[in-house]
Amino acid sequence: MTDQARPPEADIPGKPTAASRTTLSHIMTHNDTNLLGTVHGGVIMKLVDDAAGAVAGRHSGGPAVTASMDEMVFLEPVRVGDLVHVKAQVNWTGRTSMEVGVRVLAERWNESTPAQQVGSAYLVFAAVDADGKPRTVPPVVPETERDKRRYQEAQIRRTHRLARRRAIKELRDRRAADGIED
Ligand SMILES: CC(=O)SCCNC(=O)CCNC(=O)[C@H](O)C(C)(C)COP(=O)(O)OP(=O)(O)OC[C@H]1O[C@@H](n2cnc3c(N)ncnc32)[C@H](O)[C@@H]1OP(=O)(O)O
Repeated sequence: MTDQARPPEADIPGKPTAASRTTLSHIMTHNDTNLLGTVHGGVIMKLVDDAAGAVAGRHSGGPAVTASMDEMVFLEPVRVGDLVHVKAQVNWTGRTSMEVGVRVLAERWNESTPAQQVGSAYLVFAAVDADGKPRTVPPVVPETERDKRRYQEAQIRRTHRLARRRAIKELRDRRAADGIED
């Protein structure tokens, strides 16, 4: 996982956030439930990955794979019959990776209330070539103030992901150098 600046040869035209923003909608059925009778978190995570993958593929103009999913939050249970909307957009782009932000909303089948947010997540996708090797992506161009805030917040998460990985690697290297096996 690298954090080098975008090289000049990768200077491909940017794409606005709105160009790839997507909503995936799905009605929950009895096949989606856990032992409590509410919708299984894994079913929601699959929808989140599907919507984020569609956005990443559309933004990067080709295949993209999930590198990580973090801060998956479940705010409220989802029930059978609920109409779930999964809204995804590219928040930030690096050289070959994209952070996709996803919000999950549910319209209750038996209430005429507005759709309620029931979850959210941030995923990092890497655009890949036919050999599965990372390829450069167009920079995302945030347009609205909300998109600009999301871009800045994604940069903070990126910095923390890199710092955490580096700190854990250093700890493991130190322990290995001290001959500690676990
Ligand atoms: C849609 C689907 O269901 S896909 C199926 C599930 N996903 C997969 O099978 C992916 C399996 N993993 C892979 O193929 C590889 O690990 C890859 C392509 C994700 C990364 O390949 P690497 O050889 O590690 O490449 P590299 O270190 O250059 O990383 C590529 C980019 O991904 C980012 N990245 C890699 N791993 C992570 C991670 N764990 N978290 C966040 N970002 C990551 C890097 O920072 C880099 O971004 P940048 O170019 O914008 O700086």
